[in-house]
Amino acid sequence: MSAPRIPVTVVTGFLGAGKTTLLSNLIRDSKQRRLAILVNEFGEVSIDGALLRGEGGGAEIHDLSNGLVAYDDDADFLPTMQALWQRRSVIDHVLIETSGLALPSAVMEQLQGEALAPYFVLDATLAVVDTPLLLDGGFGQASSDERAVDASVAELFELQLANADIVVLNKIDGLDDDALLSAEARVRELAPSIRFIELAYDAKLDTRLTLGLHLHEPANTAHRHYGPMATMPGLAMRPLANQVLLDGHSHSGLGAHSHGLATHKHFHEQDPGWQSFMIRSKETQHPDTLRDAVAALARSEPILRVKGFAPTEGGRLLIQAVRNRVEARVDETASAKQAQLVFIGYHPSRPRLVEQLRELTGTIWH
Ligand SMILES: Nc1nc2c(ncn2[C@@H]2O[C@H](COP(=O)(O)OP(=O)(O)OP(=O)(O)O)[C@@H](O)[C@H]2O)c(=O)[nH]1
Repeated sequence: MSAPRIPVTVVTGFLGAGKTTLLSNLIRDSKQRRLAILVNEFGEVSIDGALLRGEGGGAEIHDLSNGLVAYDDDADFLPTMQALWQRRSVIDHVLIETSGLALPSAVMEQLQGEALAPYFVLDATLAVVDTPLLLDGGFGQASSDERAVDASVAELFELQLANADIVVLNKIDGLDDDALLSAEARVRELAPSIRFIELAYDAKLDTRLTLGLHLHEPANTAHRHYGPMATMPGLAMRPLANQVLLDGHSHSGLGAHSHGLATHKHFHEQDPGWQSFMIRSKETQHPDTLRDAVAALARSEPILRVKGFAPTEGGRLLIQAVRNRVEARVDETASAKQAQLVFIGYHPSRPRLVEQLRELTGTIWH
């Protein structure tokens, strides 16, 4: 008998939605599963890979740079997957984090293609949502103005949701029940065909509702129970109109949709306004000063995401910004040789950012 295929979960979601944070928590919470995680970033340097490696634990992390996982010209994806298959005796589950500017459809299609289908099986595709941003109209609905960036973000967001089996509402700490219900309603409106909505309290996924769902398996696994639905976060709050989608069974064919070539294009290839670059400094940075500088840049420039590290007194400073919400955290157990910040934005000007960083921090950046 041939070896069983390895299940693969694809994790998608817009820039800064919390994909890496959810995966970090998953690594910590599922020690009994041997996980391999492929991280695909838009920029040339993997900040996320470094963060996930910092979790330690049993998971192995593979970086796929340049945000082009699973495209025809991608030299890394197939060999990485083939190498994982060679080591199948030590891997239970593969997770692929796609870049925040990618559509998951290319990876899903490759998994169903000749080279990988005999060895891997798509388990489910998760779309992670920044819930406060969804509720604030940050994805281009009614209250947004007409700027191109809003339209571009809204289009990508909707395409990511349309390809997902499960939508994970993240960053829900601080939201009340009414807000959560509004978010669920908004997601159902945008993506009527999704199967589950999961609430990630404290950026944690319930592994019983996330891994091993078999949503894309063929007919012989037609009727599979995968966990008491009473435990599904969010369900108790509101019975959903179409209970069949949420009754705890997976029915053959439901998820076996094929993903057409039309959905294959990388979003940032269709829309070259999206750019990512790294800005560096050799100087030690003060946490508050750098945090305020990044916040000021996010307000004045078309920047949607900043992440990276900097050397600081007594450790390594981690900077994470999603729009103008900026976090600066010092890790006293780590160090950094130089500051490296990845900026992702819509038609951003690198020279202007470098100049402003110099002014605002009083240090040299290049
Ligand atoms: N308050 C709050 N913040 C969160 C939560 N999850 C993630 N964050 C923060 O959101 C920021 C972005 O999180 P990431 O996990 O790096 O997001 P990502 O989707 O991997 O980002 P990209 O890979 O750049 O697209 C970080 O500052 C996180 O600390 C959450 O549940 N609550």
